Order: sequence, then C-alpha cells, then structure tokens
Amino acid sequence: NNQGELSPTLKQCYKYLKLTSRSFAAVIQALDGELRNAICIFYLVLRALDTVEDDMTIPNDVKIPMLRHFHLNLQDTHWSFHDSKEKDKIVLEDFPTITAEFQALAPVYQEVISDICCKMGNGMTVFLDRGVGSLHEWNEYCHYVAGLVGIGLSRLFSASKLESPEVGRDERLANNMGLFLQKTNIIRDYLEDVLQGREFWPKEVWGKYGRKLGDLAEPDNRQQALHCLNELITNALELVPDCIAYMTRLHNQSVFNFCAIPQVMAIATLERCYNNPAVLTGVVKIRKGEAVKMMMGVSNVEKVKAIMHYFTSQIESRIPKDDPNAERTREVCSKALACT
Ligand SMILES: O=C(O)CO[C@@H](C(=O)O)[C@@H](OCCCCCc1ccc2ccccc2c1)C(=O)NCCCCCc1ccc2ccccc2c1
Ligand SMILES: [Mg+2]
Ligand SMILES: [Mg+2]
Repeated sequence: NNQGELSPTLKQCYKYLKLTSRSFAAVIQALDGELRNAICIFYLVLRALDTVEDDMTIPNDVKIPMLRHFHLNLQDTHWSFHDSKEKDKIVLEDFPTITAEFQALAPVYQEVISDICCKMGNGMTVFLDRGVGSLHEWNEYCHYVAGLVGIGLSRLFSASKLESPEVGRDERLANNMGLFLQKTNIIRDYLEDVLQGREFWPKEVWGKYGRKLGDLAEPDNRQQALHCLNELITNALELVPDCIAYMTRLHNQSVFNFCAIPQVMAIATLERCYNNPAVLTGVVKIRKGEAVKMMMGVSNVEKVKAIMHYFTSQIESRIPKDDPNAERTREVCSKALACT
C-alpha cells in the first residue's frame, strides 16, 4: 500500500504505531485489506489505555475512573490527556487523531475494539495496587491485558472474512495466544518491573523461593531465584500446544505471519531466559540478527512447529539435575514436542 492514498490522520496513526511498537509495527502494516487499519487502530487504542495503567504518577482516584471509562473516549473526538510521564504519552496527547480513524472503521470493527477496551480497562483496575497472588490471578491479569487482545484480534480476523468464523469463536485458544506473549514479557522483565515497584511474578510461585520478590535479585539467593524463574517458564510452556493449534487454523498468509512472528520471538526469549541469571540482574533480549533470521522462516505452520521444537528441546536439554521442578519441566517439554 503506498502511503499516498492515506488521510493525514491515518498517516499520523501509522507514525504512532512505529513509534510505540518495535515488535508489532511491521507485522501489522503487512496485514491484508481492512485488517491493516482496524488492527493498527486497535493497537493504538489499547496502547493508550496501557499507558494510563503503566503511569505510576497518575493517582488511583484519577486512574481508576480513567481506565473504566476509557472506551467512552472513542465516542468523544475531543478527549485527550496531557499529564502522562510515560514513554508512549503521545498517543494520549493526540488521542483525537486515533479517535477520528477509529470512527472511520466499519461498525463491526468499532464494536470489537470498544468491547475489548471496556473489558481491559475494567480488568486493569482489579490489579492496580496489588501484586499478583495465585497462579489463577496470574492467568486472570494476563487475560485482561493480553488474552482479551487475542480474543479481539480473532473476532477482527473472522469479521474481515479473511479467516473462518471458528477463529473468532474459540476464545480459549485466542486467550492463550495472548497469555503466552504476556507471560514471556513478565518473566523477561523481572528486574525492570521490580525496580519500578511493580510485581507481576505470581506470589504463589516466588513465595516458595524468597520472602520478598526483590530478594530474588540478591546474589546470595541466586539458586532459589533460578528455580523460581524455571518454574514460571515451565508454566508458560504449557501454552505451546494451544498456540500451535490456533495457528494451524489460519489460512490467510498475512494473518499467519502477524500471529506466528510474535510467537516464535516469545519461545526464543523463553529459551534465552531459562536458567539464565541475567534475567535477575539485567535484561535478556534476543539479538536483532537472530530475530530477523527467525522472521524469514515462519511462512507456514510446519516451520513454526520446527522453531518451537528446536527451542523447547534446547530447554529440555539443560534442565538442571537439582531443579525442584525438573520432572514437571520434562513432562511439559515432551507434551509440547509431541505437537511440533
Ligand atoms: O508498555 C509496554 O511497552 C508493554 O506493555 C505491556 C504491559 O504494560 O504489560 C503489555 O501491555 C498489554 C496491554 C496493552 C496491549 C497492547 C497490544 C499489544 C499488541 C497488539 C497487537 C495487535 C493489536 C493490538 C495489540 C495491543 C504489552 O504490550 N504486552 C505485549 C504482549 C501483549 C500481546 C497482545 C497480543 C495478544 C494476542 C495476539 C495474537 C496474535 C498476534 C498478536 C497478539 C498480541
Ligand atoms: Mg505497558
Ligand atoms: Mg501495562
């Protein structure tokens, strides 16, 4: 598509997309037909909502109503917010540009985006001032911030007719596509989040390895911290069969690439993080060159299975003998390998 045909506001939206997302901008811009603009706007609306959630300088008495009513801003072409300190604050300051293009979408796409925005905003308020407790709560939080994205995306795919109605109906698989990505992000971002006073690692797990989540960053607790990290990675790997089942149903090449590339980046990230002390002391990112090589090789589900197989067996091959979850991790790896 040449940018020449786009309206000034739509052009501006793609600028914001590229500005606020390294990992999704390219795969969204490559989407076919009506999905490209619909998913670009879907991304920007939810990134604006997430920017409110992430901004710890907004007091809760302001933040809670803002999150709960955020979806109503889509009906108000003048609403904007100028008091954010976050890196992506531009999408809040120029929200009218996003709203203008939201209202230009076909009604069926507007309904999906507005519904998911409402549910995500309300869900975010549940966890605002407390860390994540049980594994059930970990799944609940990730459902609100990422599972709902997968559910909304699947409805958009089916509504565009580029994918079957089944894709939009099966909420469990769509939800787990999002959980796999969000759990990987939470596992990887341990130190960054802990330094900002945000606790996304579930206490039901880390509570077995330390008194406080921040204790796991201490060199003395290194062994315990690695066992905790490995247990969370094992929990995320349980989602691999559902993610493969979801991608097996896709028929449109641009939709497949859009779904497959974040998934292979996530499994590669989990493998880099497994039993890796760097997660507790810094940030573990996969090198750009590695990422590009992987992106080139995910044109069909057999190639995605091969990449999932490779990284899962890499993890299985280095499960520490003394890891308390060694047996469980071996089970989860072989279940994932059976689907790849
Ligand atoms: O602030 C940051 O930079 C990171 O924020 C994280 C956080 O605050 O936890 C966190 O914010 C979550 C709340 C806002 C969700 C924003 C989003 C992300 C990707 C999209 C892709 C397409 C369309 C809409 C999308 C919306 C975040 O960005 N996590 C990245 C993982 C979330 C992935 C969402 C997702 C779910 C299912 C998918 C299925 C297929 C393809 C892409 C998918 C993408
Ligand atoms: Mg965020
Ligand atoms: Mg957030």
